[in-house]
Amino acid sequence: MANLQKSISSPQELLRDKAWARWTALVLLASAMFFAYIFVDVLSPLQEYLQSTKGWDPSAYGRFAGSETFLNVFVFFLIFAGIILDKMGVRFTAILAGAVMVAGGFINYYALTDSFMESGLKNFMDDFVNLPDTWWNITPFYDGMPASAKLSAIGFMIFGCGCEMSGITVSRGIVKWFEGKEMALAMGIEMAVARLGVAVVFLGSPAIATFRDNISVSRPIALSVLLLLIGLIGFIVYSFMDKKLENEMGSNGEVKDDPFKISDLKYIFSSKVFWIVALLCVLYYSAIFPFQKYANNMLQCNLGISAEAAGRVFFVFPLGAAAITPLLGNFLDRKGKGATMLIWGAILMIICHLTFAFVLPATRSAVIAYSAIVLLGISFSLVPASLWPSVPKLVDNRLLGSAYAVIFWIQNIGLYAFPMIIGAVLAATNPGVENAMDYNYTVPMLVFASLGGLALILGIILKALDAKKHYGLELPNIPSEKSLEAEVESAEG
Ligand SMILES: NCCCC[C@H](NC(=O)[C@@H](N)CC(=O)O)C(=O)O
Repeated sequence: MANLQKSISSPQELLRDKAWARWTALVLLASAMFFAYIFVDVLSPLQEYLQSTKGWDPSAYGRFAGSETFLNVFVFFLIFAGIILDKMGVRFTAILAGAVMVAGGFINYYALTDSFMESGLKNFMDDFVNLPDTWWNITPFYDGMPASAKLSAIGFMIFGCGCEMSGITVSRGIVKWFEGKEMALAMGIEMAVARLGVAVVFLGSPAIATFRDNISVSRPIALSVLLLLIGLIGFIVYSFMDKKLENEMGSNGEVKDDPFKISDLKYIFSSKVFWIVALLCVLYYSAIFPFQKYANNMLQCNLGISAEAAGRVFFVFPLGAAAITPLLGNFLDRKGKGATMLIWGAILMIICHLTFAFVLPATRSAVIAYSAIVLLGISFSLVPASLWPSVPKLVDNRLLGSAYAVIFWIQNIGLYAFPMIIGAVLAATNPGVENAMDYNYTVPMLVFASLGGLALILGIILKALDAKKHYGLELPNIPSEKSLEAEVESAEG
């Protein structure tokens, strides 16, 4: 079977045809994403300590948290990142992205140190961008925001550029090494490893911050900057493998594509199926990542439990998704059914958010909460495991970096807007509520469920379009022995 595949795809064995080589490439790429996702959430469980030691109120914390996507969305950094990726290739972009993450991470770390508090830069930051804290101020800064939060936001927005650039580069890199092989499994493993990073942080970050009862928010972030540095070294090591593969591909006559031109972006923007996938992505992810920011408090309010206890309930979400995503990736590689998986992912998400909206407040049952979280974890495996490996079936390889970047950019708009929209809806539907344990989350959860409803409609349209235009979304990534034999027979005439 392996020989048959080789005889069709390439006359000479390439580095990526060796299992050890392509899985080593994946380890290097996935480790960098693991460290990146650790950094993304390293401060998320420390909101209380940021308030008590650095004076960050919920407003300052919210602005800091939103800053990650700011440059990507409003300065179009992600679009430039896609163009850089298609023009300069995976290894250059990976190293650049890794270096940008380290630089942003270091600034974020410095902002939380005592040396910054005693520096002249702190005074400068106090005078820097002092717009009022109102709805029309979409910057991550406002008048009276602590200087440490302002500089942290600058660091986090720079980190966010590197992180999203890494995200698209890693996807492109996986396609390069795994196309025609275990591509969805590899993407599933990469995402599972990233989810583990989130799970690790929710347990590890508070433990490190309170080590020996000496509270320090800069301690966990220092450690995670160190991890980002290891991720950058991983990207550098990867680049040697990438170079070797590319040399082989060149000498083998495998890469004969026309070089990428910026004007080619019109092929992406004019593709109906691309827009369906991009909109499905923004709708689905807007009901997941922004939900993550409110999930703990929603569980507290509905179950009457502490933040720590709610965290332990929610912890099963990234963990479950990490366990299931590679299995579903493997299923997609061998059996296909990508569009169907997207539809089921949206259906499960609607059921879960409706449960949080109506059933949980009525029953206050921990069993129901756990069941819904587990179901949401399955949904969060079905959609990512099928969405990202489907993109190469819809877009020319040469445009793939830009295509991933445009999808990420559209997705980032949702990730920027929905935490704010949900916050506003929560405030509007709970007038006069002062205790953070007393919020009614029914309407915000209905907003998330509606996003799932729209994603479901797009999933159905996508499946119908696939049946009509034969994009292959329902087909496996690894060709079956039968189809290879048929191909050989037809090639032999
Ligand atoms: N190689 C990564 C594929 C995408 C994984 C996906 N991440 C995103 O969509 C990010 N843009 C999200 C973010 O901004 O944090 C995921 O499922 O995690």
